[in-house]
Amino acid sequence: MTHLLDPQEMARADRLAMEWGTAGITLMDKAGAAVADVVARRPLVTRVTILCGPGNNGGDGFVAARLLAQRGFRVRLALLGDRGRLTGDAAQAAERWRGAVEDAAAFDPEDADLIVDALFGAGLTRDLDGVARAVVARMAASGKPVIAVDLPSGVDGATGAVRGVAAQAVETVTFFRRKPGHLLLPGRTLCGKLRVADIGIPDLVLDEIRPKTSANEPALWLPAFPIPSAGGHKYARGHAVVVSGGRWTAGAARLAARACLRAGAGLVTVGAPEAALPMHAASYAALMVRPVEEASDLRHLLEDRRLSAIVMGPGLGVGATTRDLVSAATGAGRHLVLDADALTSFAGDLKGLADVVGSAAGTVVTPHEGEFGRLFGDVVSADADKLTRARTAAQALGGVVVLKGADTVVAAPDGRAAIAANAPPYLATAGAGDVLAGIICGLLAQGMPAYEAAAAGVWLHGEAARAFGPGLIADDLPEALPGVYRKLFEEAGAL
Ligand SMILES: NC(=O)C1=CN([C@@H]2O[C@H](COP(=O)(O)OP(=O)(O)OC[C@H]3O[C@@H](n4cnc5c(N)ncnc54)[C@H](O)[C@@H]3O)[C@@H](O)[C@H]2O)[C@@H](O)CC1
Ligand SMILES: Nc1ncnc2c1ncn2[C@@H]1O[C@H](COP(=O)(O)OP(=O)(O)O)[C@@H](O)[C@H]1O
Ligand SMILES: [K+]
Repeated sequence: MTHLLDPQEMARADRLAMEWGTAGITLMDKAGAAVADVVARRPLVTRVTILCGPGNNGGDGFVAARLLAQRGFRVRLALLGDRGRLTGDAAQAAERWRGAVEDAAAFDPEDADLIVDALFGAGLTRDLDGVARAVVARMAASGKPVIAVDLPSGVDGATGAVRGVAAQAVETVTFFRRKPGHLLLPGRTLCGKLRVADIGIPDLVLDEIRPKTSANEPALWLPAFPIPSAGGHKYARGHAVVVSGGRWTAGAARLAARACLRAGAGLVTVGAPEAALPMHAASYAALMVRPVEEASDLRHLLEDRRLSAIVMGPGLGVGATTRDLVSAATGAGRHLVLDADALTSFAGDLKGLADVVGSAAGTVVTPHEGEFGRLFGDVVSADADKLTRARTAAQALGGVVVLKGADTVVAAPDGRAAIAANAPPYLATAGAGDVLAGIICGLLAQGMPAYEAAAAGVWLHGEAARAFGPGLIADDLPEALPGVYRKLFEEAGAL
């Protein structure tokens, strides 16, 4: 159930269901019934105004209107556009509505306890303007609870962007599967509580559509997750290396190293300049420390082929030394996590980075928006949506891209992408990114493939923040991981 369908894929799911024998009006009846059920469960509602658009989203609204009127609600229905121009299933649904059809242009929100927003869904093709925009703006300003059908009208289902205007919903009812716009911001916020209704589309349509976008949830990556087994030993759980900056910036590597251990790496070695070694040696007894000042030191350390996953960038410094360290870390069988200064050191030189990481077994880069712009600005349009930007970047790099933020997107070069919706706002705190890089490295060290490790890392990071709660600082995140693991392993039946 982690698949997300963009509007074209959803239209294809509808078409396939119909080709395989389910009438369109049957799908619409179930969609409208699901909306009516959600409205009927709201407290203190007797007067419902349903705003219907000119397409099938409006058709769902007509069905919901009929069912709610049958259940005793006082329903007013207002249509945007001309009733005579309704076609197909929507025209059929409108015919069965026996009440008045008012003009949406003149709708007065004051008469309603609740508004159903059935103006536009998957068929939104351009920014709202004119009467449509005015109607949505009036609904948005009314302060009345809004139940959105499929999507808050004006939210783009593929991107989560607001096209012109959209009204905040208290609940949104979508059909069959969620859409990227339900998880990407600001769409996610505007949806309120999201419900997914089964309208009779068979799951088998997904075998035809083969969607490549997913919600970042355990079902996506749990089959590849390195749950420790009875026969395991610490070498089977991998040996990770964290490359540290100097004495005054070593805290970032320390956070990454702690996260790497807590994520389950069997051994973690910190490679640090002499001046920072005592601090690392004293920080956690479980860590090993080795002197690494420059690329030749790292090459020497990595002669031990068991050191298979390396994280670098946090607190490392920007410049030629860091670039050389990145080059020294690549090689057959190596897994790399590059963050922060390791990315900024390649600003404006994506090709240079792509050439360097081309030889690694799996590379994950974890830029925030600023680092992303510096690295991918030449190949990715800043105007494109977050999913497209992350995907384009992953292809250009030949590695997995984690584009961070409140709706972090993980994208692989083959087009797969996952959107996370579990990160709380208080995760935005100094050093949180260092912890994320460390968690991903810890998972790579245990043999998890790069895309799955990146996605799992992002999800675990968000869950750890939620488990700790408000007041969180980055140091708390690794310490919250064991609780998250306990729950995850219990749910997977492994504890
Ligand atoms: N049989 C099906 O295909 C089903 C569709 N369903 C519903 O149908 C919806 C999709 O229906 P449609 O594809 O008809 O699309 P919509 O009903 O979302 O919108 C399409 C209509 O809006 C107009 N429009 C688009 N952008 C506009 C803008 N910016 N300003 C003014 N008018 C604009 C289009 O010209 C068209 O008339 C889904 O969101 C869902 O609610 C459900 O009933 C389930 C079954
Ligand atoms: N508004 C937000 N809500 C939830 N998570 C956020 C938000 N803003 C940022 N984050 C997350 O916080 C972390 C910050 O990382 P980063 O920007 O690298 O900071 P730092 O360099 O201080 O560690 C990332 O995992 C990012 O996805
Ligand atoms: K809608």
